[in-house]
Amino acid sequence: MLLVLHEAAQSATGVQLQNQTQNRQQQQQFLSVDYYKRTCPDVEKIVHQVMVQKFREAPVAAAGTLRIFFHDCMVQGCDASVLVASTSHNKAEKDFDINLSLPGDGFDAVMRAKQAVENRCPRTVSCADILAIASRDLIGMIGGPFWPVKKGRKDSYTSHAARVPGNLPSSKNTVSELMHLFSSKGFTTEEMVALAGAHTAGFAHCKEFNDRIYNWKNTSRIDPTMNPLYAANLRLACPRNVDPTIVANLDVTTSKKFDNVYYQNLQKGLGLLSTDQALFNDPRTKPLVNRFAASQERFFAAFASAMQKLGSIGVKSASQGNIRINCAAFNQ
Ligand code: HEM
Ligand SMILES: [Ca+2]
Ligand SMILES: [Ca+2]
Repeated sequence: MLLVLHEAAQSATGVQLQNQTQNRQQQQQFLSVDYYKRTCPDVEKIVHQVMVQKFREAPVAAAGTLRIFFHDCMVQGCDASVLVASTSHNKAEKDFDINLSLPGDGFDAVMRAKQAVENRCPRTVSCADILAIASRDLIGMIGGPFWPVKKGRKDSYTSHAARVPGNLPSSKNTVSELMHLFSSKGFTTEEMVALAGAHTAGFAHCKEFNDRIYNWKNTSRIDPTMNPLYAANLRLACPRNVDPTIVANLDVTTSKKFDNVYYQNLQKGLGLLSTDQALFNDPRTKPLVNRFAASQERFFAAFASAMQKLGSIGVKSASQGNIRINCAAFNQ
């Protein structure tokens, strides 16, 4: 009787959150920083070398790879499901609408690192782990913080475009929707705001923010939370009916540098996506934006810790996944 009462007293979300915390703790148990100590001791060095080379050729790979990692972990966990190519029998995650803009340079960075690792330690290191290391290294190259990457993730046996919807944020979301999504993955509001700081680098296609500069709330006005001069410049960069490949920097001030300027921009109405700007305009997230805008140190600490949490979502054990030889295809 007591037990029944106790259970009834717990809200459904409370129970869910508790289960998620337990799952994550279990998942983290088999991840460790020195997972490949005996089987591939140089894995981090090998991946790093490839990233140095890739970054030299294509610095845009830094932001691109981070976004791929985020999109991997949010859908079915950090299991390299996002790297799988579609076949005639299966439409993979990569070909779901929101993932079509994931950049080729990010995928190429991971594929090249995987090749280099396979040459030294065949069939040993998962694509999911390589993606986690690559993202961390590239962020470092554009000035971001360092964090230790725990390893031991297995690669997924599945990747379905139909599993993507509902698991990734969209530039059309409200702050409440974002908070709901991120908390469903185990993140606090502070962690969500810290992760959104990833938009300190990289770019977005015009269609992601065009309604803010041409058609705010279906009027012909400009989003009033946007700095008017910034809006005017964005109109020049993104004319109506523009070539769909045109992009604008997510951080209008320092798009090539991983820093806290993203948050300082939000304070001035210089957020590109409506979701970025909304973090400053919503009273639940505004104090966090102000905190990170005031201290890059606090932003870096929060970002590094949230990235480690991101890297532990839905991690698969040996019975739930394997080591893919080619990250883009399941083993035969
Ligand atoms: C808070 C909710 C978020 C929303 C609504 C969102 C949405 C978007 C959108 C629409 C783009 C532009 C894509 C394009 O047009 O090509 C983008 C780019 C990007 N996002 Fe997010 N994102 C969010 C959170 C995150 C998080 C948590 C991370 C990583 C930790 C992240 C990393 C990136 C990066 C690095 C880019 C630039 C990619 C590039 O330059 O190739 N985003 N995001
Ligand atoms: Ca995944
Ligand atoms: Ca920046």
